[in-house]
Amino acid sequence: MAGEGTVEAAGGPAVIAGWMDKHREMYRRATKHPFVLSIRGGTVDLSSFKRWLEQDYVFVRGFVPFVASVLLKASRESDDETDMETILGGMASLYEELSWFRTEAFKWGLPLVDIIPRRANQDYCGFLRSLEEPEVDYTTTMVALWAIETVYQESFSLCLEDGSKTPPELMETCQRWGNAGFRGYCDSLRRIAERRLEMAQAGIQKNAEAAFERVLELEVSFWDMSSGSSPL
Ligand SMILES: Cc1ncc(CO)c(N)n1
Repeated sequence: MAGEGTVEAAGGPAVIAGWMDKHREMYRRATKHPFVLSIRGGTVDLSSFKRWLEQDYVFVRGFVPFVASVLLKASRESDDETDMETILGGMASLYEELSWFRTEAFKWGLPLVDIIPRRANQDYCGFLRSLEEPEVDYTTTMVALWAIETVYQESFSLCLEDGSKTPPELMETCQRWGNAGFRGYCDSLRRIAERRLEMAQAGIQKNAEAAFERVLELEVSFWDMSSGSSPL
């Protein structure tokens, strides 16, 4: 897996690389969803895109308190004080992201008020809230944070590849998550998650793997909801 940032730990193969292999089918469904491929192919239904934009604004508003909870756990539980800066940098970008959503929605004629979260969005935000509980360990929440960001990074960078036919009016959206800086942020999150997993007990590794799988499922449902292939 050249270029994938795979590292061999002293005690055996890297944990995350092992999961990526084990859950590759689900990972593919989350990162190469038909909705994303329709953006890449230039055939995207714009009403689906607008639905995604509105719903994702609501999601990001729910995501901010989750990231804050990861920051709080980092400050209390991390063995490496630089984790805080990485997470804080992510939070700062989210501040800017919320205003980007409002500007982008305005361009599409969407008011972004009183948006009713659809079922898949409610489920996802509920999962995030469950991870905010103090009993959930830092390592598990870091894995979830890394997975959530990485699915978007991989998905939208596909739409920027050579040969993609992404409509010009969607390029800014794709660049938001597909750019090299965001890729670097995801790589940093992966390094933190991997470091924590390698020092974690088996029980924590199990919980973290379950969180990884759950994120992939929720991402697939979120894309399904956006493309209109799921009820409400
Ligand atoms: C559903 C979803 N997953 C991940 C991200 C990345 O921040 C997002 N904005 N929305």
